[in-house]
Amino acid sequence: MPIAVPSNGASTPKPKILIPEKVSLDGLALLQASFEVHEKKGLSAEELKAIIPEYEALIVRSETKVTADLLNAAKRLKVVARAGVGVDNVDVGSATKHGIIVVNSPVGNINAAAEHTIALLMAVARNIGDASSSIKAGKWERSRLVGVEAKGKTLAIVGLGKVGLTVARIANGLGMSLIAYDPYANPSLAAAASVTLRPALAELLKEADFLTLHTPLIASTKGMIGATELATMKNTARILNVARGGMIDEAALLDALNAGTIAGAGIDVFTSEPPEADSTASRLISHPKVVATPHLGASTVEAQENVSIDVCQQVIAILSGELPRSAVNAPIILPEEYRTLQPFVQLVEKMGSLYTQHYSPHINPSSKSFRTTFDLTYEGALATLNTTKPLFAALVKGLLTPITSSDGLNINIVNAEILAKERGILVNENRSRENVEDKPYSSFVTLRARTSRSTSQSRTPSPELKRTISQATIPQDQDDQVIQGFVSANKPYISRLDRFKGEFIPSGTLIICRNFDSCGKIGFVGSELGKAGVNIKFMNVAPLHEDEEGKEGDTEGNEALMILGVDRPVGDDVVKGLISEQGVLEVSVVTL
Ligand SMILES: NC(=O)C1=CN([C@@H]2O[C@H](COP(=O)(O)OP(=O)(O)OC[C@H]3O[C@@H](n4cnc5c(N)ncnc54)[C@H](O)[C@@H]3O)[C@@H](O)[C@H]2O)C=CC1
Ligand SMILES: O=C(O)C(=O)COP(=O)(O)O
Repeated sequence: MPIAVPSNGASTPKPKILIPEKVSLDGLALLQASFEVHEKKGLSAEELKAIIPEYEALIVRSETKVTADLLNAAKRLKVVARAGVGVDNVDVGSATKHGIIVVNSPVGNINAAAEHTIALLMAVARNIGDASSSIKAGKWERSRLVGVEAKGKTLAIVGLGKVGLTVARIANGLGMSLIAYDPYANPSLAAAASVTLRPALAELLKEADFLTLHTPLIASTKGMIGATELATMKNTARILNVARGGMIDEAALLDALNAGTIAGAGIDVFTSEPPEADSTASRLISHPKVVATPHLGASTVEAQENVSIDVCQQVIAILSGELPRSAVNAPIILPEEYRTLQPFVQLVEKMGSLYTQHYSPHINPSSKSFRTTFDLTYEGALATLNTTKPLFAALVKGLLTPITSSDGLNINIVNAEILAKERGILVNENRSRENVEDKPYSSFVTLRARTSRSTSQSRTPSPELKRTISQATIPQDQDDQVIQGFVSANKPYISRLDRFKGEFIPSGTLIICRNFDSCGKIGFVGSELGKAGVNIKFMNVAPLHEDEEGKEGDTEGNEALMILGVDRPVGDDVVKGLISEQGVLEVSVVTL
């Protein structure tokens, strides 16, 4: 849910942002006005863990390991921003569970990575590394350092995404013949870049004069080029890796280079960075047939400017309660749609909270004794939006917040689905474009809870929910509870609560009384509250919905709800005093 940036009054501390790596000042300058920005390089994992509880945002590149352990220690963190593409150094699953948004900069350094790949291709083809060391050592070795041309050679690309396609376009200009393996590639983009797709990696490897890797480091790409794969390649083939170290088996590549079954390699990334002395990676780096760079793919002035501005803008958006444009673990929502959804997010959260507080102790949304299915129906203009995920998240937040300790869960669109699943909360979202013509507002939301007992044992009220006191019995199997609401002038209204219709603003402390719709009830409740020193700010009477009037069982005639907004929390003794022979049947106190 939105995160408010505290107003910058003298006494309100600015939210803190931690930057433990070198990130371009172009973006950081945008943060200075509203946030406290701490650049702290060279922190150990322990030092980082010790200070992370203070921070609301963490901006990293590839060096900082954002582990589950670090995220568990973070108390206020709302966003981890990766100033670059790869998020393999961030435990995204753990961030998601904590409701922490992970963002990256998916395009800012693409060109830099592609150009670096081409630089390594040329350097490997023309022995630039070896030749440079040789001449600096005072040698003049023209015949030993004869290279090969790129023109006419086959460049085999694994991973035809943003970097892969950019490499293809540049290599096309060099006169190379292009093939690629990527099971998820867009065939028309491939064709437009003159790339022929191969259905299997094995086929691609056999044909490659140059092999270049451009996939993310994920389970299916880890170790994808090992001894078996290298053995199928031409002796004259050269390998480039500007993606991630773990994708090539470094020991197998070193063996192949030593055996002369692979002609050379250009490597920017390593399994462990920086590589340890005397490791396989360090032997690869010093190999004469290898041109190596220290993870420089994204290290251009232009790329660093781009990614820094990109992620800093997203951090500002998130800490200001808006959605980022490149969230790795949250849905992308168009700004226009987000603006439309905002007041309904508030409404649906209130509906969820009202549900949990008003119907407890009968029903706890995450109770094991009852199985409750929530139908959330959007009517009218809301039904036409592409995504309603913020509304789903708002419902889960509303349902769970009243029964969760305040320092407990940070519930938002990032983790709402996981939390709902963990707690067995089932929500069906429905869209209906019907029935709005006869209603005064363009969008309505209806929450219908269908509860059935999942065990025969009767349930004791959950201790967190004992604020509701009632003469009523636990609802019978299959009873439905209905809460309906709408938004007017950006304010949420509840327009129906179960069998009763009546408009009230779900805000502050509300006393909801169910009583027989007969004379004297208002006076009785008013005088009881007066005796207790409770001031009534507003009062609404919600009669029975027309479908319900005069139903069987209403022995004293119809019932009504009385909703009173009061100026202070109301004790159980006052509530008990209201339930009486005077015809007040049930009372609940909710804080919204
Ligand atoms: N060395 C450096 O400084 C830099 C490295 N990178 C790395 O480059 C890599 C690619 O980046 P982008 O092109 O932006 O990503 P992308 O997401 O646009 O493209 C990745 C492509 O890999 C494909 N792919 C996924 N699994 C595959 C598999 N098992 N086999 C074949 N293809 C597979 C996907 O379908 C996708 O088309 C990332 O690992 C990123 O971290 C990016 C920028 C700078
Ligand atoms: O963007 C990427 O994926 C990169 O690998 C760039 O890493 P860096 O930000 O230079 O540490």
